[in-house]
Amino acid sequence: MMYSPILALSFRESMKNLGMAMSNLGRALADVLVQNLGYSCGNFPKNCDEKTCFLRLNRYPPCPFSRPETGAACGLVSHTDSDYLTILYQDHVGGLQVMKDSRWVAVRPNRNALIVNIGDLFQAWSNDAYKSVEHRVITNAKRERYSIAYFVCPSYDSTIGAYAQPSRYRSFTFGEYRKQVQDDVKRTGKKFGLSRFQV
Ligand SMILES: O=C(O)CCC(=O)C(=O)O
Ligand SMILES: [Fe+2]
Repeated sequence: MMYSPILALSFRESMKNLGMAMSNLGRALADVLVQNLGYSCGNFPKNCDEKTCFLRLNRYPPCPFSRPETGAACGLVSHTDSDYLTILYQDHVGGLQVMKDSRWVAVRPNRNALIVNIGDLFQAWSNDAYKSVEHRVITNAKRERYSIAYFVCPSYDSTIGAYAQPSRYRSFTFGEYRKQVQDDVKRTGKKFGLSRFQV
């Protein structure tokens, strides 16, 4: 496709608006989840804003070797998100699966719905009251797939403490967490996530 400055400008504007809408939604959802634990909204960590949260646009090309029954081939391997919350939009193709009761369950595509996943930081903050969901994406044999994910994250120097004591996790910064995850993946090919920070 030829580069068009007009298109690029409207894309930038759309992404900016989407980011802002997602940011407001993320805050509202976090408030509901915090209140559900019997706490007032002000208790949710503050350092999450438009400078620290981000959008990711995912494209999954078709893969003729795709076998959803067996989990082959993964467009995105099984993982949990290293954030507080993820707000996700998937297109009509499908392929997102979440782990429920030790089984992979397909998330039916719905163009009018957003999917909200708890991430590792909310699990730590809530002392395991909320669980970070394991998920993966299976590619489609014939069709390409798109998704948009908005990650609610704090700044790297933010301390992730539990809302109530005693905490099941030692206190750590988001930067420390990211680094540990990256080091583990580089060394072993696996993410150990919160298990590294359990007390
Ligand atoms: O593409 C999807 O549906 C999921 C994306 C995802 O899990 C991620 O970007 O972390
Ligand atoms: Fe994810």
